[in-house]
This record gives sequence, C-alpha cells and structure tokens, in this order.
Amino acid sequence: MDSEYCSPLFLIFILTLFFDIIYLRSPLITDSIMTWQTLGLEPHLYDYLLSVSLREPEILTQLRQATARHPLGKMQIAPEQGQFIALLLQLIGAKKTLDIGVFMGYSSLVMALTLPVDGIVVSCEKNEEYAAIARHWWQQAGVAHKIDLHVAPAKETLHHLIETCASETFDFALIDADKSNYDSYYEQALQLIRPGGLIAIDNVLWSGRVADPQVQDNRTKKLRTLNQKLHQDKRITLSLVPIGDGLTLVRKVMNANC
Ligand SMILES: C[S@@+](CC[C@H](N)C(=O)[O-])C[C@H]1O[C@@H](n2cnc3c(N)ncnc32)[C@H](O)[C@@H]1O
Repeated sequence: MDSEYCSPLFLIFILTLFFDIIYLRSPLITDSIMTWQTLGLEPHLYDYLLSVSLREPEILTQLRQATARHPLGKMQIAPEQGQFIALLLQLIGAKKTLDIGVFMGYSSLVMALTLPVDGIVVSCEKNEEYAAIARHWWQQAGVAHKIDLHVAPAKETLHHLIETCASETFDFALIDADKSNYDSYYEQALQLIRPGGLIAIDNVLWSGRVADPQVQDNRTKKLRTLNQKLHQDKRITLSLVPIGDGLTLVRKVMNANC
C-alpha cells in the first residue's frame, strides 16, 4: 500500500469519518457531509431529478467534480440548489448579491454566471487557500471581474459593508458559512438586503439533526434556535424548502424596521 495511506493522520481521518457517518454527532467534520444532494431522496430518484432538470454549465460541472475530490468537498451546495438559486436571482432581477461562505467558489460562480453584465457578487471567505482556488475557477469562467472577494471573517466584512452605507443595497444573500454565527449573519444580511430582497439560509435541516432531540451539540442547538426565530420574525416572510440540506428562503418585508 502507498505509504501516504498508512500515515497516522490518514488513519485518524478515516476513523473519524467512519464514526461521524455512523453517529452523525461529531462536530469535527459534520459540515463535510451535509449537502451532497437533496436529503431524503433515493439515489435513483435523485438521479432522475437531475437527469430531467439539471442544466449545469460545463465550468460549474468541472468545479463540482474538482471539489468532490477535496476531503471536505461535501460542504459545497448541491447542483440542484445552485440552479434553484440562479432561478431565484432571475425571478427577482438581482444585480447585487452576497455570498457568505465561498469554499472553492461554486455558489459565487453560480451567482456571477447568472447576474447581468453589470451585476456584482460580494463574497466572504476567511480561508486564504480556498479563496485562491475559488479565484482560479472564477477566472477560468471569465467572471472574476463580477466577484468582489473579501478574505476575512464574514462578520467583519458585513459590518464594514453596513458602516460604508451599503445597507439595503443588496438584492440577495446566501448564508452558508460557520453555523454558530448564522444568527449574526442573518441580522447583518437583513440590514444589507433591500425591502423585497431575499436571503437564502443553507443547512437548516442539518441532515435531520435539528429534529432529533437527542442531538444537543452547540451548532445543532443554534440552528434550531434560528429556525424558531425565523418562524416568528415579523420582519420577513419565509419558506423552508427541503432542497439540499434544507434552504430557508426569507423575503424582507417592504416596511421592515431593522
Ligand atoms: C459550506 S462552505 C461554503 C460552500 C459554498 N457556499 C459553496 O456552495 O460553494 C463554508 C465556507 O465558509 C467558510 N467560513 C467558515 N467560517 C467563516 C467565517 N467566520 N468567515 C468567513 N468564512 C467562513 C469556510 O472556510 C468554508 O469555505
């Protein structure tokens, strides 16, 4: 066997992955097993869904295949989610969007490919390595000029945007970064979105763990609390769509008092 695959680190990774898949409890890598595809569909039905609906541009397919080879590749949104987001952007005539959590660039690329020529995606990613990979793909796709990437903790980037008078200038935001900060991202995004604009919040079903009372880790509890808060929030109208790992769509009401 190749010595790389016998290294202690590799063995620890495999063991952790094994226990995570069995118990779905470990906070270590659970982000990586969330959004491979829409939850609850048998593989043959999922394949059928894709076969009769997915129209993924070749560059996105290439990026998705490259991302699938990364150990945390399943952090990426599912392709049917990307296409759904593209449709939403077209429906609301979006020109300016926020992408909170970039990873290797798929969701930002979906947005950049969908927005009109004068559209702009403001993207937030704290990891330099991921940011560099994402930039490469955006250049390959010929849309890097439409993406304004901020490599920093997303809370800081969003705070900066609010401080520099960008409130109510965005049409759409996708929240898909660290789950423990989702509530802050939601509050900041709600300020940045125009009345009538949309926020999409990913992983709200968290592979079903939000509905399992035995799961009491910090991130699951925070997601539960946010889901309950959104349900009661009079500043928005909403729909929780069971696509991918659960995507809540939030529309800021016209007279929202944020
Ligand atoms: C689920 S992945 C995003 C996937 C991406 N939306 C896609 O579909 O291609 C989450 C990303 O958020 C980034 N992230 C985590 N915490 C962050 C933070 N505090 N600020 C900015 N980015 C963060 C991670 O480095 C990771 O790349």
